[in-house]
Amino acid sequence: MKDTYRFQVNLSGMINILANHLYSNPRVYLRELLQNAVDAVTARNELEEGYQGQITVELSGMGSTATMTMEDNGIGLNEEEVHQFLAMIGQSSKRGGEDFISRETSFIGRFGIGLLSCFMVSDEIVMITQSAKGGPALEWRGQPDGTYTIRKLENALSPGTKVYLRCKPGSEIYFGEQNLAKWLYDYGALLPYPISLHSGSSSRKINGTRPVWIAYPELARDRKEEVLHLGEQLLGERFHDFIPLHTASGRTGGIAYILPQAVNLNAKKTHRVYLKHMLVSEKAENILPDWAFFVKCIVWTDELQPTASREHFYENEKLEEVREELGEAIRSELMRMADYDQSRLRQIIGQHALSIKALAVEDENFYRMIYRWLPFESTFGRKELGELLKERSTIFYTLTLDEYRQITHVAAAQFMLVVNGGYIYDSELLALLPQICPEAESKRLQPEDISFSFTDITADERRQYYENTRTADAALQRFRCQIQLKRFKPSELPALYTLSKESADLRSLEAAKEVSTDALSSVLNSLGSSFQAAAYSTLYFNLDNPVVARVFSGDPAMLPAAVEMLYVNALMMGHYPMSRQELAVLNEGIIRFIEWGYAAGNTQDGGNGQ
Ligand SMILES: Nc1ncnc2c1ncn2[C@@H]1O[C@H](COP(=O)(O)OP(=O)(O)OP(=O)(O)O)[C@@H](O)[C@H]1O
Repeated sequence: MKDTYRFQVNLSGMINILANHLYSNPRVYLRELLQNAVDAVTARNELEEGYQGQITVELSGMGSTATMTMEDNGIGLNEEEVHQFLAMIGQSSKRGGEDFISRETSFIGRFGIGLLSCFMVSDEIVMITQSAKGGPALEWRGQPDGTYTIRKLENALSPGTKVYLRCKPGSEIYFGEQNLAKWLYDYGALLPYPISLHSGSSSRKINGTRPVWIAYPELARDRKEEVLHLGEQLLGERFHDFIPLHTASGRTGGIAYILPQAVNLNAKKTHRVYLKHMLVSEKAENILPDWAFFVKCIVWTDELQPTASREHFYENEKLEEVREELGEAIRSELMRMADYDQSRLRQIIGQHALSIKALAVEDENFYRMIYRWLPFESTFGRKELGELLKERSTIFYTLTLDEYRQITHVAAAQFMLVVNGGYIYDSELLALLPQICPEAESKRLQPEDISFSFTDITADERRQYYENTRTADAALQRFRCQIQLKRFKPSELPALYTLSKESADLRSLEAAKEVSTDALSSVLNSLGSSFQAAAYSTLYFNLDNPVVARVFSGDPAMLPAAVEMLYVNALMMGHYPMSRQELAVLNEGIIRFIEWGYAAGNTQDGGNGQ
């Protein structure tokens, strides 16, 4: 014989789980109560069309004696419903069928656990309710130990429900008048029913009339001040510009406020999302595409599915669709600006170039529309791409910031336009440029390419400097660097160090070897030997530079040391990390030149004294 038993729920354990693992903050009890009140009015509306809902919150007493009540004139509950919905955890009147996650209703609640959140701030939940379908008024008292009582009241009341909560020790802040006013506004600012808060002799309306543009976001364009004001109220920040958002179905809408200052790519996105007009999430991250980090949005929707904590949405196809459509609304507004409102677009790009570039990399059509205004750092200064293309139809760009630094002086002195492609998205965008603008060409420039513009020395000069050039070459042999004597601008630059791709790889290998273990070193060694043959760097000496001219025509005994010093100097100018050997050259060289300087000074002093 088998015995069948029923699961028992340990309610206080369950409350513990909700408080610690589901809800982010005890103040959500207010959201759950408000949401139940709204749902109750919605249900009543289904019985009596056009019914005017109303929600009243009252606060009495202070600190640990505070009691708050929330009253609605919604559908109420009869005795059977109280047993079924209030007392059965996980049972909700707001859904039906098995597949309750995807089933749509006009209600916000669906899980049948929200009311339990009140136990986070109160040791008892008292509910007085009168069903609109008739029957006696009831008083229900629920305790966190899982027991409850029901009492029939003698007189019938007008339909609706009033919930009483008495502050439990330690929860005083959740019953403070200012806090209640603020949180009720946070959660309920966009609700279609009036909410009021009464405390002692003070009474205040929490939400005003709902703006028409909530239903028709396009109308927001003609009510700029009102929209900016709401943004300030809800997001706590004064904005100057915004883009209305809506999806084709009209079931999700919103306002994307343009952030007044540039933001970090990884900054937390804090969009506010309202589900059926109630605040669900203050930090929804996945409601907009990743590139849209230059806006902060309020979004209202009735088509997304909240999780049980109601603080996030299910990452499902619908959410993906909504995210794409909202992104499209922003994108098409920017494209519209490119045609009709260029100064506004320029201002946005000026402040949020990174975000706009992120979108341009993803979307060629968008890039085509707005490329003219994208700013880049170049040897002609920080300029918009359109301006740069007026100067030169071929844009040379470097792949990294280091490469740019290495050649920027020389390129600038030769009036060569080189764009720094080292910042995020820039080289990708420049590589794509010919695709979106056929008149333009773009070419990746490597430091060694720049030497093509240098002037050769004459045959006479070659003969004249032959011996010294060989000595200098020999001095740099151990660094696998060969030298070339040229003339180039700027003449203040004595030497330019350039690396072929192979020697760049070898340099990084050697740097890695200096800090690696023995085992790794042997792997790196064998790798290194395959590069060695091709890996030669070049140090171009500038004969237009007076110091270089002097070094090459001066005392051959001092030449190797001077060449080595110019070599390490060129490395530093090019922001190359230096090996231990090169640092040693620098240190020894400084000491040696100081000694020589003093020795030369002494000789002069001696000469003067005689
Ligand atoms: N103010 C109210 N008026 C009428 N019925 C109510 C009210 N508050 C709660 N109820 C009833 O109690 C049930 C349980 O409420 P609870 O808040 O725990 O869950 P829910 O709103 O159904 O779902 P969720 O957990 O998603 O909030 C509701 O389904 C509803 O039937």
